[in-house]
Amino acid sequence: MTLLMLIVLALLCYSYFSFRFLYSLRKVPTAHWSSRFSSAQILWARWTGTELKFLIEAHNRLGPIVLVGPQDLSVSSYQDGIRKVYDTGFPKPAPFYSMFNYYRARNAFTSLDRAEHGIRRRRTAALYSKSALMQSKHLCEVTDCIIYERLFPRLESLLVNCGTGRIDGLDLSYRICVDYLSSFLFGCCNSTNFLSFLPNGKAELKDDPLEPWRFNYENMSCHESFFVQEMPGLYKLFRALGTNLLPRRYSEGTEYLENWMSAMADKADHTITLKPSKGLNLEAKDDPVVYETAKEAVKKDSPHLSLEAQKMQVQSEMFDHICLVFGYALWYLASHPDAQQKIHAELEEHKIDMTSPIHQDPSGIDRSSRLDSLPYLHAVIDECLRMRPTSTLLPRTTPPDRSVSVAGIENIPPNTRINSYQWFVHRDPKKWDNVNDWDPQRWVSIDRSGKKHDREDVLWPFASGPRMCLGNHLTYYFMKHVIAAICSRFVLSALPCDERQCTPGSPEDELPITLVLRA
Ligand code: HEM
Repeated sequence: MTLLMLIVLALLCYSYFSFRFLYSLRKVPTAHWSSRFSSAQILWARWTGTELKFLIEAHNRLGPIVLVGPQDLSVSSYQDGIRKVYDTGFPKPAPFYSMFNYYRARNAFTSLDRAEHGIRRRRTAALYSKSALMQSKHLCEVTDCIIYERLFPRLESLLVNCGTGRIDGLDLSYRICVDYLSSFLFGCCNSTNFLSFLPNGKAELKDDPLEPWRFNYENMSCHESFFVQEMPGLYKLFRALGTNLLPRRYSEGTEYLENWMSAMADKADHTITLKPSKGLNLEAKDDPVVYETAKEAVKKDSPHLSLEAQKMQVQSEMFDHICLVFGYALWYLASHPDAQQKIHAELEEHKIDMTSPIHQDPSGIDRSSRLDSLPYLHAVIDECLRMRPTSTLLPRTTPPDRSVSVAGIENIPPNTRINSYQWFVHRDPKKWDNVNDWDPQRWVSIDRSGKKHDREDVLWPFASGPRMCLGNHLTYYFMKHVIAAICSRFVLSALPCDERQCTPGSPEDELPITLVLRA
């Protein structure tokens, strides 16, 4: 009898709260007729990788906020939607936060609360600030090493050996980005050296160190990670029953990358022991500054963490973001010879020589800040970020302790999931002219005076608020130097390919490019 009463009471409570929920979200149009009662449609779209397409169509039809599941919203307007959700720091759902990060490797369900996240972010945030990057001798030397000791020799050798100078933009992008970022984090002498591998008589394609890295890296973002992110309850249930919905290649990929990071960290530990204070003169490019800073900070504020956990203070997502964006940047430039010519002319006009390393150019002392002030180069990068931002979900939930209003809807209940895509802001024809044309000139001629808080045509590739990308200034620094260097030495041309054959940002895209030496 007591059990029956408890069941009835539970059902009454459930109906009451469900009703309150449905009632407060009743004004939000539904993306699909079933969305008010079931998440089946959106889960199917997420599983099949068609969510972005489905939501673009739903927003076009229904406006800036749509219900995609009983407790799941999508917003597309910037000022009264995205800014409210992201800038004010709505929390991120637990499985999303931890799936691909190395803060706590191997524990997919651990979430960081806001305070803990803040502590971790602050450990290295100062090193990524614009002023720190601009003044960093370490970064300047790393940049020179990557461009002049690895990239240029690779491209020149490709021209000599292969004649045609044919490259895949995405492959080159992986090589540059992973070498560059691992050098920045652990020092050049401890980094990967994917750029220097060239198949020749002795070294065959199968010896290419990038191949196993990419294979394992891509396995980590396998299709089945959907279960951990979207259906954590089901995933846990299957685990309890002895079945892992994640394939073996996921754990193998994770293990591979953890060992890879760990090996670089071990080498960096050794380098730290050789630093000048210990008697050896270390070149700035070899100094594992970021790793050492993170390590010291962890020692101080989390002495309970194992050394292994301390080593995992490096995120992997950044490789994904920057590699894809940079790959497309090369592709867009190759498709627009006029843009390459304008960059070259801008460099010449400002007398910035990018054909040789900084120590060979006495006037190049402040090269980074001079490069940073070039409007057309900046516009090229803005336009690449507008056209090809990442296409990953950026989910948040409304605060657990209060209702909120977003995109004109009042009283959205606590713990409601809300998501947006950069694509909604960057590719909305109501916000931009010729939205699908790659046109850096739009950033040069845009008039942004006095309208900051009304504009919908903003650039939002790095998200915003307390969880905004830490690497945004590094991305500009990196892209400006590498693009300027490539345009001053080579001319790129795009070979025909169906660039939209894959979902946006898919690593399966092939971006074939040829290059010749600039006359
Ligand atoms: C084109 C390049 C990049 C793009 C488009 C990009 C984009 C993003 C986005 C959208 C987020 C927010 C994710 C979310 O809130 O769910 C993020 C977070 C992050 N990014 Fe990037 N990123 C790029 C490059 C980098 C680089 C080069 C680094 C570092 C070396 C980096 C480090 C991070 C970190 C540490 C976070 C997590 C911040 C936090 O949770 O506090 N990113 N990135």
